[in-house]
Amino acid sequence: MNKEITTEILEEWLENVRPYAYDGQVADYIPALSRQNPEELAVAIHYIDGSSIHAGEIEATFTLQSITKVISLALALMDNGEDYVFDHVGMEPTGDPFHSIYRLEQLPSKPLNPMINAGALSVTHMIHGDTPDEKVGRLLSFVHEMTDDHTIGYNEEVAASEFETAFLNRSLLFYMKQHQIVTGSVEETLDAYTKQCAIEVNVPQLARIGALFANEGRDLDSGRQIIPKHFARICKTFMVTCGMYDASGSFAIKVGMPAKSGVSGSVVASLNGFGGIAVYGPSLDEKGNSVVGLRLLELLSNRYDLSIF
Ligand SMILES: NC(=O)CC[C@H](N)C(=O)O
Repeated sequence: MNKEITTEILEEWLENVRPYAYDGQVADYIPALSRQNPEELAVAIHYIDGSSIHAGEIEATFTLQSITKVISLALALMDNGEDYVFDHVGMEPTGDPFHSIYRLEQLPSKPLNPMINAGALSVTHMIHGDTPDEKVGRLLSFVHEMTDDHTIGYNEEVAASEFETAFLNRSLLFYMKQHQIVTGSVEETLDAYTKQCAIEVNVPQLARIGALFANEGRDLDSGRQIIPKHFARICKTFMVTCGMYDASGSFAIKVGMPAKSGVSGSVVASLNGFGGIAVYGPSLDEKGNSVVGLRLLELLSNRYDLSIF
């Protein structure tokens, strides 16, 4: 395990990448996200031995957005098993933007992977629970187990703001309903999905989630298997192939870490034998990834030889 990285180094590097925050823009297609402060930056590393370091505005909370796609996939796999899940959602990267509807029209009409919105919506639909709130409650309990922190909830304002404006995600759901990939109420699945995306954390909590995946699904303190090893591996593989949307290829070359980003400007990376790294910087590039997050992970990867490849 590479533990040469110190708090001082993280602080210094955060200052070095800070100017890049002005190269991007905060997401505004979800109205509540447009109020995020692009100057808020934070980074945390949680090692698999349980120790952690961090720098920046670590108290700042943000919604996980697409990062929850990895968490909901793990729970859907545990609820339904691998065969059922992959009967409904594929395993291939798309190279398209995360909200694209284009590939759904091509046969087979199931979403290509669980990291694009269509796939993630179908995964949320698969999570056991009779009502949206039951599904979200189960997801939150799962996050509580992963972080050993029962205070984590979802941001109601962000969830409502997305629910009111999620016309494209509604279209994806209606299309999938036509093809029996999802059944039942589109509004209820969208309700669960938008609340899931609005789960709110800070970087130390997110880094711990990354570390749990890096620890092959085992709790960092007790060693208890929270996610079966095989399912944790499936999630990390999707992080490599599709975790950074249609920038996953260049990210693999430049950074080389299994990672997942969200439009709130958060990124989590998960490195076997090392731990989890979480970065928050809400200013996004044109693909929807945190500009500062990418820069910082690239610096860390190059300096400390962290690429898995
Ligand atoms: N890329 C993302 O983080 C997208 C998540 C967001 N809730 C959406 O569905 O549009």
